[in-house]
Amino acid sequence: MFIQAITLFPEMFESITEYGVTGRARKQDIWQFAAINPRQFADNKLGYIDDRPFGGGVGMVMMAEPLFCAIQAAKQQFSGSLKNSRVIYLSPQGQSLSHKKVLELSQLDNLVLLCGRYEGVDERVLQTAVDEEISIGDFVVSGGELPAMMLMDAVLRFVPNVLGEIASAEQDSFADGLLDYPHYTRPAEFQGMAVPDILKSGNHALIAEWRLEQSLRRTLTRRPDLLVSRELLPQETRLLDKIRQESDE
Ligand SMILES: NC(=O)c1ccc(NCc2ccccc2)nc1
Repeated sequence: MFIQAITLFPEMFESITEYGVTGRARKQDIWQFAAINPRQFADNKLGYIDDRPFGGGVGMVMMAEPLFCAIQAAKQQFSGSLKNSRVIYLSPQGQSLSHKKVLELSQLDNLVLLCGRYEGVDERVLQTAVDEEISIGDFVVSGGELPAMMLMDAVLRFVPNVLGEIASAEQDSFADGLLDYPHYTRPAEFQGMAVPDILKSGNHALIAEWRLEQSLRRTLTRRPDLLVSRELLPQETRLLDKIRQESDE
């Protein structure tokens, strides 16, 4: 997968291209990255890429021309099949990013992420050169770069070989629509708190059931909304009934 970010701050992306599992995978050429700075497409000597908003109001707006040229430049770099590509604008006005959308994006050959700053970008860029607007949550941060990196990290976990066979994204909590179970490691006792005995039993069937019960219990108490739209397996229904009976007592 070839990911390009259109951004005024290319160096910010080093946190995902140089570190962690995503950094290692990029260094192994499992995925590729390039940043394009729209400032290089500003047609004035001073490199202006933002201007005051028509209609007045606070702040500045990113101008259409430099961004449009940057997106065109990104498209010329596409590898693989041009069809299998998407230009995405990160903004609070976008469609909320979901696990389903992450999976869909992980199948693409090329991804271009437009990162806005200031009050946003000229609407005509969105109308002519952007395929989708995506939000990573109902809050505003000072630029689209961090949301872009959040999206990249979530997507890259589903690109084959990024995580390697040990830890697979399919086992992530949201992969099966439930919250994750609690995790423990050595020492067996910490500040007087022991590790649940079941986890030291070596009985993998019971451990799996305990973990599923913990995931269901957490999901029921912290995010019951996730259970509304999720199909339950017979074992899950049985465990949920057991959990509900406990809380009714
Ligand atoms: N919730 C998000 O995904 C998100 C995306 C970008 C962003 N800040 C940049 C920006 C601000 C206003 C208009 C357009 C872009 N903040 C939050």
